[in-house]
Amino acid sequence: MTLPRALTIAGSDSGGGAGIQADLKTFQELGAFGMSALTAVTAQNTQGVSGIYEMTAEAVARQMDAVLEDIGVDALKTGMIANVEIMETIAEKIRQHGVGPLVVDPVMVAKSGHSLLEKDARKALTQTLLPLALLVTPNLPEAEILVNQQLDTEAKRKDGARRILDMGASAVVIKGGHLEGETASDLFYDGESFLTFSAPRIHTRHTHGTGCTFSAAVTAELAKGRNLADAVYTAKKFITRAIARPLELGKGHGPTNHWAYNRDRDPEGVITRTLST
Ligand SMILES: Nc1ncnc2c1ncn2[C@@H]1O[C@H](COP(=O)(O)OP(=O)(O)O)[C@@H](O)[C@H]1O
Ligand SMILES: Cc1ncc(COP(=O)(O)OP(=O)(O)O)c(N)n1
Repeated sequence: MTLPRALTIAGSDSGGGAGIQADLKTFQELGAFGMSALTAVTAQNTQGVSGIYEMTAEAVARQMDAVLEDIGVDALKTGMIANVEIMETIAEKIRQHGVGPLVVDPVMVAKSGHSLLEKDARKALTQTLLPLALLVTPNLPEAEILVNQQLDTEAKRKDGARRILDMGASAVVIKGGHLEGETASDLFYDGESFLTFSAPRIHTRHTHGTGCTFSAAVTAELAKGRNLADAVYTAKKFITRAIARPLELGKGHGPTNHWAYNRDRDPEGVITRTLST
C-alpha cells in the first residue's frame, strides 16, 4: 500500500490546536502520510503563548535531509518559521532537494497576539520562500503586511493578490477569517482567474489553528495529485466542518475539530466557489 507523503516544516503547539500538531492531524484525516521538521517549540494553550524555544537552523536542515534523502515527499508546507536563518535554510534545502509543490503559510502573529516570526524575517519571506511557493496562504493582516497596504475592499484585495504573485508565488489565497460579515470568504488568484471560496461564518471563539489546518489540508490534497483549485475547495470544506463542530476545550480560544471532516457531513452546497475578474 502506498500513501501520498506530506511534510510540514513548522512549530510545535503544546496545546495541539495549531502548528505541527494541527498539520499532522489534518494530513492523517485526509489520507496522507505526515512527516515533520520542527522549527520551534512553543508552550501554548487556548489562552496564549507563554514560551518560544527556537530550533537551530542546523537542526531544521538535518530534519529535512533525513526525510528528503530517504522517504521523499509529494507535497510540503511551511508554517511558523521563527527567524531569518531558519527561513533561508528551509529555502536552500527545498532548492537542493528539488521538492514541491510547496504551500507557504506566512505565519506571523498568533490570534492571541504573540509574534511567531521576527519582524526582520517578514521582508525575507518575500525574497526567500515566496518565489518557491505554488501557493501562499496569508490571512488578511499577513497579506496587508506583505503588500504594505490596507486591503479593506475586494478591489484592494485583488490588487494585493496580484502584487503577491509579483513577489514570485504562483498562486495566493487571501483568507477571510478576519473579515466582518456573515460569510467567511477566501480570495484565490493564480494569475489567470480570481475564485472566491465562501462558507457561512460560524459564530464561535474556538478558531485556534484555523490557518494551519487550512494550509495543511491544501498540502494533503496536492500530495494526492489534486489540482490547486480543487485542493483549496477541499481545504475550505475541511476547515468549515472543523470549526462547525467545536470541541469546547480550554478556557480561551479552543482548537478546531479535525475529527469532524470524515464523520460529520455538512449539507451539500454549503461551500460556494465563484469566479470573478
Ligand atoms: N468563524 C469562521 N467561520 C467560518 N470560517 C472561518 C471562520 N474563521 C476562519 N474561517 C476560515 O478558516 C480559514 C482560515 O482563515 P483565517 O482564520 O483567516 O486564518 P488564520 O488562522 O491564519 O488567521 C479560512 O478558510 C477562513 O475563511
Ligand atoms: C506553533 C504555532 N504555529 C502557528 C500558529 C498560528 O496558527 P493559526 O492557524 O494562524 O492560528 P492562531 O494561532 O492564529 O489561532 C500558532 N499559534 N502556533
